[in-house]
Amino acid sequence: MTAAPAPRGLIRELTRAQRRLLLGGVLLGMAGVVSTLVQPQIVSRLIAAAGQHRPVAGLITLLAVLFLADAALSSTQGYLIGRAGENIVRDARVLLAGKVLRADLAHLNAQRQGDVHTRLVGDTALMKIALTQSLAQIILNGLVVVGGTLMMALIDVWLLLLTVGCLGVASAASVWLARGLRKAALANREDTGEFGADLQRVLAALPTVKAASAEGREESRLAGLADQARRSGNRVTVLNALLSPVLNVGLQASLAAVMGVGMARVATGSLGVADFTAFTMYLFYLVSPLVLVFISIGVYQQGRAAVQRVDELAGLPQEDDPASGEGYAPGDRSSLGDGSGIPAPDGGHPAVEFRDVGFGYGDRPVLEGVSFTIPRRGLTALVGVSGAGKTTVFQLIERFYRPGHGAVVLDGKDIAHLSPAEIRGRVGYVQQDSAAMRGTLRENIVYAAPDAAEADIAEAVELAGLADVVAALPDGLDTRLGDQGIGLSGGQRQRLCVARALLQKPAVILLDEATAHLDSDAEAALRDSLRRIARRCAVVAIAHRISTVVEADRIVVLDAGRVRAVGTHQQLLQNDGLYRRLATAQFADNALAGSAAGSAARPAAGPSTAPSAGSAAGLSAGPPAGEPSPAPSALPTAGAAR
Ligand SMILES: Nc1ncnc2c1ncn2[C@@H]1O[C@H](COP(=O)(O)OP(=O)(O)OP(=O)(O)O)[C@@H](O)[C@H]1O
Repeated sequence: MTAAPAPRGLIRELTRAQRRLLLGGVLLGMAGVVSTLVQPQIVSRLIAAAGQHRPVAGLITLLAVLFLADAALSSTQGYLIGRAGENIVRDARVLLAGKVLRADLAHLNAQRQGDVHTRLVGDTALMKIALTQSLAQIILNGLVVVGGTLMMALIDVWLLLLTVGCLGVASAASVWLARGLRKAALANREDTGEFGADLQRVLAALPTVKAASAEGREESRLAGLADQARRSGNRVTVLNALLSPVLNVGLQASLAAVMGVGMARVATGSLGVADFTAFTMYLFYLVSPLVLVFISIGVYQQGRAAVQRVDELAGLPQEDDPASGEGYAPGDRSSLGDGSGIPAPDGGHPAVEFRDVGFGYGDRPVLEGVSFTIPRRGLTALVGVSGAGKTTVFQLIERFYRPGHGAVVLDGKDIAHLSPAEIRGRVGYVQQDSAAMRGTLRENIVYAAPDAAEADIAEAVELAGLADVVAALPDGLDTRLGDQGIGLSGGQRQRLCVARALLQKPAVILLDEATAHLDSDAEAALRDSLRRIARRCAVVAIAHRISTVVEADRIVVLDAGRVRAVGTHQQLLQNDGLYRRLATAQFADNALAGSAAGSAARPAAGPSTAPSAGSAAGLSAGPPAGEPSPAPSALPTAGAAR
């Protein structure tokens, strides 16, 4: 992941929010530690009292109370720490989801979606274990170890030195293993992310995979990645499996040494039986906490690998929100209803203006010196060969990306100084791939205007030519759609997206090949609607259908990232060779489509299927495809058109 590092305080911030639960848990745990450490002392006194025939009932009761207190403290502490852990995961997921949703697209697009998913879901869960359970185990069991060692030092320093000597070597080996474990765990998290990313890629393109009979190839590829994750997982398992036995060997060696030396000293009388019993009890009490400390260090190291990945995701650069105060006043929006909400009458600022815009994805230039204007009303068509930069122009208007130089101006305001919400509130965008989501039709339509009135929804549905589709569905607008709008045809999905954009009542509507999947009748109906809408706001359409382009009030011809010409259909037919070629090729396509439709016994295409008589005449009268462009001086230039 190439994201900038997260603010270092992220993890501290997440844990600080849970400080009460964490502190409560640790304090209860510490009380439990005290109760554990006192027990051998009570046992030692019990042995001494029994040896001297003194009453022992009080000591036995105290011991029983301590055992019970120990259990109660330990479970309450576990509950508090566990709750803090769940809260941390929730906070981390909410924070990361927000960061991903507001991420700068240029940076987010560089990430693999599946890996982002793994970080958000899997790594946050692992992070919880590191930040709460294992950290608490390390602290509390560490306290038992430290406290127990002190008590042992008070009983017999020489026996303690013997114990520490045996354990020292094992502890050093365990620390070394724990370090290796962290590296292995990080590699395993990355490999798991890789697998998730690839799985997501395949699932998103499953129909393509099936159509290409590529299931076997994809399965092998996924198996390779799963295998890679298994190998790094195995390294984690090996290191984990070594951690406890290494320590156990040290513990067993120290127990044997303490038993041997201690018993010999008891025999010579230099160590009392009660002290020896207490020392041995402490040593037994230390076994489990010491092992747990090292296991928790191992788990913590694995969790730190997840924390690192969460941290990186949190560092994803965000879309900046200049909040410069140059924004629009609330309610300063156009209205589809009666047009009264449109900010200024014709003759004010253009709806959109590109001023000498240059842009590239990474180092690759895509647009250069692009200047044109889009009036506040009317239909503007953006045409050009595939890859000319048409969609990029739309994405710059939405400020999904920022221009390298020049300015994109929306209603007289440079969008560099507007917030994303201000820009996108005024611009409705129907994407090329007609994004619909799981949910009902209604939820999809009101997505950008959740408070829309029923009458407005009905109007948008009608204008988008979706009314017949909705009427034919048994549940109407409440019909449920699957992922990516499964349940609707491509054309119906496109109309749904148009309805969604219309309902937003934008000042500018961007349609990226919004009629590509529509049949002739549906396209004619939508063009009719667009004509009506274009009387009230700016409609900008990237269109490959000549019928849409012919009707445009003005056409901007893009060629290899530059504005080549601006004009009406007739002007461009006469003056621009590229446009003429595009129009002629399109006319030929339409003729082919028309004959195919005819042979399929469909009703004859209405007036909307073919260009108007005048246009057709204009097109057919044009020179053949491939003719060189006329001299640029003959064209109304982009600048002149402004
Ligand atoms: N996210 C991206 N990252 C890198 N390059 C991109 C990206 N999007 C588009 N491009 C490149 O930018 C150029 C312009 O793409 P764009 O989608 O704007 O063209 P277009 O005119 O809309 O094409 P089409 O008519 O085929 O949709 C293309 O060469 C494309 O490969």
